[in-house]
Amino acid sequence: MASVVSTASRKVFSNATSRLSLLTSVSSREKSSNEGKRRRDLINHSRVRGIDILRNPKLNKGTAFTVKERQLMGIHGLIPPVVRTMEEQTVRVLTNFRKRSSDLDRFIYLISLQDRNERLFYKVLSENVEDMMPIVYTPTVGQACEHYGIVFRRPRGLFISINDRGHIYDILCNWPERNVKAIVVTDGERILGLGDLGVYGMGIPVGKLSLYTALGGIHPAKCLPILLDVGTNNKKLHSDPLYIGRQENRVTGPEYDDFVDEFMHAVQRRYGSTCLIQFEDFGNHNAFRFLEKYRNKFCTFNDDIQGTAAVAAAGVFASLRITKKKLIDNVFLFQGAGEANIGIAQLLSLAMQEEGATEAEAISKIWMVDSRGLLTKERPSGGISGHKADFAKDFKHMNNLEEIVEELKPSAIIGAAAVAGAFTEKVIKSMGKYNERPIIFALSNPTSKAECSAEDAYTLTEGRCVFASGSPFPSFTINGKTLYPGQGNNAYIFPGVALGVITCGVRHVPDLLFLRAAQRLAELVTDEHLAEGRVYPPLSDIQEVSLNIAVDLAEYCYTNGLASAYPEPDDKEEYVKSFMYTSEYEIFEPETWEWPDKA
Ligand SMILES: O=C([O-])CC(=O)C(=O)O
Ligand SMILES: [Mg+2]
Repeated sequence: MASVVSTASRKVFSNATSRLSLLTSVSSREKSSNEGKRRRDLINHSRVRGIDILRNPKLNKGTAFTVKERQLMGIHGLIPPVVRTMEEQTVRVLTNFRKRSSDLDRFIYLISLQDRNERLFYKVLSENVEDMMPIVYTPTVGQACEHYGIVFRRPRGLFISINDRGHIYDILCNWPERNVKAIVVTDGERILGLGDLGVYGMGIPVGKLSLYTALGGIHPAKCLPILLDVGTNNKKLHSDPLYIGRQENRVTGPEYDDFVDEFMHAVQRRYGSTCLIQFEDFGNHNAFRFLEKYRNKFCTFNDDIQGTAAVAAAGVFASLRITKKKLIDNVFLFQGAGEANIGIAQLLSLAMQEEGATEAEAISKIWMVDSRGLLTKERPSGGISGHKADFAKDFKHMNNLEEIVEELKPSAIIGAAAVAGAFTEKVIKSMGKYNERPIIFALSNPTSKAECSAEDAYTLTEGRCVFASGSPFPSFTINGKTLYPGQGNNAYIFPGVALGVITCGVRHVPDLLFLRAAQRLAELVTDEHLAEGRVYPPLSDIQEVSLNIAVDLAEYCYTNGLASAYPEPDDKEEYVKSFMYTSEYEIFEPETWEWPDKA
C-alpha cells in the first residue's frame, strides 16, 4: 500500500513539477519579491527527491515536513511520524545547545545543525545573537580554529591550494552555487590574535559568512568561504598528524602574489565585477599590499583594516557624547601599529579632516606604539615603514607604555596588537588620573588576547572609563551601577556594509563608505545606552543596525555614483529588504498538488 502511495505521489509530483517549470519566466517585478524567489527555489529543488532531500541542509526541514510534503517528496517514513513546527524544533535546539558542557561543544553542535538544517540554524542564530554569536564567532571560533583538525567534520567552502595554480577558475566552477555575491577569503596567516593557523583558519571565513546571513540577511547561497592554502610557518602544524593542509612553509614572493592575483581574476570571471571579496586575517604586510593593489580594480575590502576601523571610530564618536569633547580635541594613543590600529588611525584622521582639520593637525593628535616603542622619526630601533611612517612624530624615543601614557596624557587609548594585559594597572590608572572620562578600548581578539578586562578598566578608574573590547565581556557593577562594556567588533559593520554594497551593485568600496557606516552606527547609540556605559547598540539589535547601515549606504551610493544596480529604487529600505533572506521554511506543496487517491 505504502509503495503504491509513493509511486502515485511521485507521478503527481513530476506532473506538478512540469507544470511548475512553465513558471520559469517570472516577471522582473516578481523576481524581486519573496513569492518569486520561493517559486524559483521550488523549481530548482524539485529535481531532488527522497532521502537526498533529508541529506540536503538547504532543503531539509526534519520533523517539520508536513504529511503532504513527505508523501509528495518520497520521504514518508524516513522521519518520525510527528510533525513539528519550527518553533518546537527551536526549543529542542536550544535545550541541546545549553546542555553541552563547553563552548567548543556548543560550536560543534551548531555547525552540525548548519550541516543538517540550514534554515533552522539561521533561525536560532538570528533569534539568539547574544548567546550564540560568541560561539560561532569570536571568541569560541578562535578555539575551534586552534583545534580544527579535531573539530573538522564536513568541509564547508572552497579550499584552494598553491598547487592548484592555473586551475583556480575550474575549482570555482566546482562550487554548486552560481550566483555568489560575497566571498570571505583568508590565507590563515594571522587568525584573530592567534597567529598563523594555516588551513585551520577556515573557521573564520565560515563564521564571518554565517554572520553575513544571520546579521545582514544575505542569502547563504550567495556566500562563499574560501581558504587559500600556501602552507604555514607554524612549525607545530608541520608535525600535527590531524592537520588538513600543506605541511610546508608558506610560499611567498612573486609565486604567492601571482596565486592571489589568479584567484582575484578567477572570481571576477566566474561571478562578475560586483561580487564582493572580503579579505580576512591575512598577515599584516599582505593585508595592506592587497588592499592597495585591488581596492580600485575589484569590489573588495579588508575587514581587519577597514571594518575594525569603522567599528572603533563609531565607538569613539559615541564616546564623545559622554566625554563632551570634539574629535580634534582628543589625543589618541594606539598600542600596536598593525592592520586594525593603522586602519582606525587613518579613519579617525579622515573624520577629523571632514570636520575641518588639516591632515597635519589630524595626524598630530594620533600617536602609535609598536613592538619597538613609540613611532618617532629618528627611532634608533628602526622598523618604521609604509603606513606607520605617516604617524611617526618628531619626539624623543620611548618604549615603555606606562611611561608613554604618563608623558603624552592621552584622552583615549586603543589596543589591537594581541598583547594580552598590555594595559597594566599603571596604564589604566594614569588614564584615570588625566581624564575625567578616559576612553579605553581593548580590541584584541579573542578574549584571551585582550589588553585588559572590562572589570580591570572599570575598577581601576572608579567606574569612570568608557570601555569597549573586541570580544565580549560580561557587564560589571560598580558603586551600585551596572555598566555594559561595548563589544567593538567589526560584526557591527561588515554585515551591513556588505548588504549595502551587494544590493546596490557597488564596484569599489571607498573608505568614505566605512566612515559613513561608522557615523550611522554611532547615531544608533541612544542616550539610554550611553548612560549604561554602552558605546554600541546592544547585540540583540545588531540585525536592525545592519539594515540601517545598508539602507544608509544605499542612499549614499546612489547619490554619489557608486551604485550600478539600475533603475534607482525610490524606497531604498524596501529595496534592500527585498533581497533579504528569511529563515522561515519553504513550503514544498505546489498549489496544484492533490492527494494521490483523488488524482
Ligand atoms: O573576527 C573578529 O572577531 C574580529 C576580527 O576580524 C579579528 O580579530 O581578526
Ligand atoms: Mg579578522
